[in-house]
Amino acid sequence: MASAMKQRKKPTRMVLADDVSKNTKSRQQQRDENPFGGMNRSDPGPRLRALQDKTRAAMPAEETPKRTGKHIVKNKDDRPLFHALKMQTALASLSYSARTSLQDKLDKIETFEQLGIRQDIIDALYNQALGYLDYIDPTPAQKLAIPALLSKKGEITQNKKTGEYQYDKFLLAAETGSGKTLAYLIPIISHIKTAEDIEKAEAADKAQKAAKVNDKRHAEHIFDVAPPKLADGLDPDSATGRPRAIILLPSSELVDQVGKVAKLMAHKVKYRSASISASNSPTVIRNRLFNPNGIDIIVSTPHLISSIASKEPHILSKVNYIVADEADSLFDRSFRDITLDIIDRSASSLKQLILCSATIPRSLDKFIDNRFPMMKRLVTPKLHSVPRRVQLGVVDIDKQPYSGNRTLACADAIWQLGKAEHDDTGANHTVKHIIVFVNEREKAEEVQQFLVSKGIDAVALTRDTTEARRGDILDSFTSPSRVEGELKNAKKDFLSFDTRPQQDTTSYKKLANTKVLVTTDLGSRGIDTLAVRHAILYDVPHTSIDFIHRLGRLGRMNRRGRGVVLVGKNDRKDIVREVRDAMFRGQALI
Ligand SMILES: Nc1ncnc2c1ncn2[C@@H]1O[C@H](COP(=O)(O)OP(=O)(O)OP(=O)(O)O)[C@@H](O)[C@H]1O
Repeated sequence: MASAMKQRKKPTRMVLADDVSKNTKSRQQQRDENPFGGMNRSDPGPRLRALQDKTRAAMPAEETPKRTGKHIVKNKDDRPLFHALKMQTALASLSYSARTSLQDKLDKIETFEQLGIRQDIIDALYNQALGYLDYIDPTPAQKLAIPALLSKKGEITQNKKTGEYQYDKFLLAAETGSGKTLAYLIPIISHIKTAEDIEKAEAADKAQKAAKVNDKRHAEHIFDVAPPKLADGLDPDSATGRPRAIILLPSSELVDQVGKVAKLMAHKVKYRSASISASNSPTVIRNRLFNPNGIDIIVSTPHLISSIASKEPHILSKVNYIVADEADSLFDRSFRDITLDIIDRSASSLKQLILCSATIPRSLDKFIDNRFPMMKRLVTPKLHSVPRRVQLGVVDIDKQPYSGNRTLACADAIWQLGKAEHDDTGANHTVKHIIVFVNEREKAEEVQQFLVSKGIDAVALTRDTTEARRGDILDSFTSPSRVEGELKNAKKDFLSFDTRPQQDTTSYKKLANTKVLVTTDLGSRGIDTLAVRHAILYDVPHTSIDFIHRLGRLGRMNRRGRGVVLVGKNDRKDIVREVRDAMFRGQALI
């Protein structure tokens, strides 16, 4: 016992190596060679410095995380909340204190009548555009944008020094599904109608004066010479082929969607609107644009407008308003030059340029600062957040029974969603619409075919799908008439994401009452997927921007929605966790 205690108390001795004194390398050299040598140092040392320089040189200028713009406030509250997300494509950050004070102001507005809109337009809103709803109040995007766009009459002026035309410029940035289309359309219609009223009064006045002159001439028997005909036979005041407003969108599907809203409003307010895109035949395009009764609003893509304008430049001669909807797409590399060309060519008559977007990536932020420094930013408090009533579930594809088979996990999630009971047992069984988002277009077809083999009614929508087919496919996921019943019964929202173990799916041959759309980014931008309550993120999106747009197809206008993201061992689970945290707290993904 005594010897054991002794042994325990025996101090351990450190023995130095025999050659300890022989090390001739300096401390600095030893550090540089050590793999952990770069830690806790203010100077990275030559080896790491060279590596940093190399990385910086390889980074494109646009990605350099340099912050620009007056609106970016760098106080304590505005530090990025999410570290993993920050490492992805960053979104321009916005002050939280500014968001709160703006929210307070917007809360004081309750009705469309308070926004200074003409009564005939309010009637069209209640009876046509939103006629399917029992109770309508303006959204934050509308409360913010409508008075701002209405108050600016927009006088065309020219800078004496540079010769540049000056017009009012706005950026309307608001969360997905927040009614941005009506937020810019209502003021444009209002301006057009007001200008029409003024022109009518002026024309009546002119006609009255002309009649007086005629009467006088008649009385004095003066021979009246007919006015000379214009070379092209067109009256310079004619509205044929000379729209007052052009709404630009990046795809034919979005052109159709916005064109329908513009048409709905026109039933009541009486103005001429048309949508033209590559999905229309040349004859249809010509008939719509060159309607002898004139055209007030044209909705189209930049490529089509630009190609028509190259042959018929006068189509841009009377444009007072240009909207670039989905501005982050219209000012990315593939569209930027062509969009700017249309704006520049319309500048001599332009009164307002309105950029509209659900996200402001840094590249757009920087571009606006450089190209349109005087642009007024109308930014809603909830910008960059996922709609409040959308929940995000996570499925680990590495667990049993999937064993890393992502497509199998996807099919199983769809079966579970499709078979889930309605919350409201009294509701009629309505078809469930589910969107599956993949990162690569090649994958869309492959996933769709697998789903079909598992008894799921699935279609794929990518850039390879023909224009005509795209319209048909999207119709059942967007058409308000098909979901009218659901909208009327907003409280009888049937969504139930039943996480209890389901019956063995293999015993079902076909999954009834469920329609699935497998798509890429193409289906995530701007498409008003009113009929969709579930979205599956087959791949973890590359950026927070993609998260916002994809989950933004759900929860439109405060409706409930459920997203499911599939994660595997090679996916960034930290990013998914941060997105979920942000959604839970109702915060922006910045
Ligand atoms: N004030 C309102 N009250 C209720 N519903 C509205 C209101 N304004 C618009 N809506 C409806 O909300 C839906 C979404 O509108 P819209 O497509 O304009 O959203 P968005 O903000 O452009 O979305 P995204 O950013 O995804 O393109 C549409 O079906 C529209 O009819």
